[in-house]
Amino acid sequence: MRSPAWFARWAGRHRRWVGVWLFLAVVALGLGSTNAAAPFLAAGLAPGLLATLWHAASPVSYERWCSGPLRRWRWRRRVRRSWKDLAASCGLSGSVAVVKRRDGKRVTEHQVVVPRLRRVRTRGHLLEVTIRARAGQTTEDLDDAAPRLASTLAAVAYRTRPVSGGASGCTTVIELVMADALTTHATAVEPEPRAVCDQVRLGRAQGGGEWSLTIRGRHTLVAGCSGAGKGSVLWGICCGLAPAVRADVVRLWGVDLKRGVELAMGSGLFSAHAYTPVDALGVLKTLMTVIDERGAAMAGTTRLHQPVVGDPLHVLVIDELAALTAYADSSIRRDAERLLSEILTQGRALGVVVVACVQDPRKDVVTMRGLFTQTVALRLRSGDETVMVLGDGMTRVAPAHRISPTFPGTAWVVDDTGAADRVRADYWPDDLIRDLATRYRTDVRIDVAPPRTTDPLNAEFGEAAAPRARKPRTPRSDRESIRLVKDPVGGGAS
Ligand SMILES: Nc1ncnc2c1ncn2[C@@H]1O[C@H](COP(=O)(O)OP(=O)(O)OP(=O)(O)O)[C@@H](O)[C@H]1O
Repeated sequence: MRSPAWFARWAGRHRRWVGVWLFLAVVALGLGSTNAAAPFLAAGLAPGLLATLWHAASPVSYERWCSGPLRRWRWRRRVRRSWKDLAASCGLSGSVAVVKRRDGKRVTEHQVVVPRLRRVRTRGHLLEVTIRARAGQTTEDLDDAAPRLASTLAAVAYRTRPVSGGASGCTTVIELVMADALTTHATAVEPEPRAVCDQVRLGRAQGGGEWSLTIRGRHTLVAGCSGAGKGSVLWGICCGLAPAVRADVVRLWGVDLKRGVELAMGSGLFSAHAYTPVDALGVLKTLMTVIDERGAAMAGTTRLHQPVVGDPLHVLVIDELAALTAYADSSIRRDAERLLSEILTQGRALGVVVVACVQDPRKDVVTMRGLFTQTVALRLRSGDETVMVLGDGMTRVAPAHRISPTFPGTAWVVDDTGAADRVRADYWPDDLIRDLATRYRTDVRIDVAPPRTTDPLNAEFGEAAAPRARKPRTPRSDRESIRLVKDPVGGGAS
C-alpha cells in the first residue's frame, strides 16, 4: 500500500492532468443524475483530484515555489529597485556638473550618473544583468565592477561576457550565479541510444544548465590532482560515445599505463588498448598510419573529416599521460612524445583526436601541453598550475586551485566564447560502466602489439621493446700515452 505522501508526489508530477481530472469529475457528476454508475466513477476520480490539491498546498510545493520563481523574482526586483545604490556601492556611478540658472544666477549642480540597466533576467540559478556603460566608462570598468556586484548581491560566482550586435561595444552582461547547483552529487545516467560524436553531455554547469564537451575536432587535456575526479570526465566521454562506438561511427583507443586498472573496466568499448609502454607505442604508431592514409585520401577534397559508419572518428583516450611522457623508459618516452606531438598537430582535422588525463600539468611532465585545443581544469594544487592549464590571468576568473576536495568532479572550463564556467561531471559507477561496455561492445578489434622482429617498418619499436644490447666498452688507453700525445711540445710523442 502506497503512502499518502507517495500519492501526493505522484500527483504533483502529473499535475498537468489536473484539468482532465476536473473535467472528467464534472462530467461524471453531471451524468450522476441519469446514470447510477456515475457517482462511483466520480468517487474513483476524486482521490486523484484531492491528491493534486493536497500537493499544491503542501509545504514541499510552497518551498519549491519560494526557492524557484519567487526567489528569482526577488533577485530581479532587488537589482531593478536599488540599481542606483548598487551602482554607487560597486564604483560604477560618477558625477557630472550641470550649470543651471536660478534667480538669474548661474548655479553649478553635481548630478550622480549611473550606467544604464538595460535588462535583468533570470535563468535557472543565473541572474543576468545587462549594463550599458555611461559616458566616459569602458566595458573594462564594467568587468572590474563584476566581483563587487557579486559580493553585494551574495552571489556564489560571477562571469562577464560582451553583448554581440547593436551597440555592443559598450554593453556587458554580468552573469551572477545566485545559488550553487554543484554542491549536490549527481550520478550519470545512460546516454540516449543515438550515435553522436560531436558533443557528449558530461554533467551540470554552475548556472543550472547542462555541461557538454565538444569531442570532434578538439584535443582535450583533463588536468587534476589525485582524487579530483578525472575518472568521471574520462568515463563521461567514453560512455557518452558508447552508442556511436557500437555503430562504428567512433573507435576508442585506450592507453592506461596504470596497469589498465581504470580502462579495463570498460574494455568492451575500446577497439584497441595498451597497458604497457611498448603497446602504447604500438597504438600511437597505428594511429599515425590512420592519419597518413586519411591525409592522402582527403587532400584537396575536404578540410574536416566527417565520421560515418566504417570511416569513424578515432578517439585516443590516455589515462595518466605522464606515465608515458615523463616516467617511462627514456627511449620509449622520446618516441611517445614525437608520435603524440604528430597526432596532436595533424590528427584533429583528419578525425583523430586525443583525450588525455594528467595529474601534474608542468611543462617538463607534459611537454606537448600547448598542443591540446581545450582543457578541463579539475582541482589543481596551486595558482601556477591553474595558469599552466587554463592560461594567463585565469587564476582570478577560473580558480581551479580553490575547488574544494569535498566536491570531486568539479572543474573550470573555458567555453567557446572565451568565458570561464564552473562545471561538475556526473559520477559513473563501475556497474554502469561495465553494463554499458557489454551492451555497446565494439565489434572492431585492432591488434596493436608491435612485432618484436627485425621488421624495418617497426625497427624503432623492436628497438624500444627489446632491452638494448650493452655497447662493449672501449679499452682505456694508457694514461701515459695520452699525456704524451697531448703534449707534443714535450717531444718524443710518436
Ligand atoms: N563526479 C563525481 N561526483 C562525486 N564524486 C566523485 C565524482 N568523481 C569522482 N568522485 C569520487 O572521488 C573519488 C576519486 O575519483 P577519481 O578516481 O575519478 O579521481 P582521479 O582524479 O582519477 O584520481 P587518480 O588520479 O588518483 O586516479 C571517487 O572514488 C569517487 O568517490
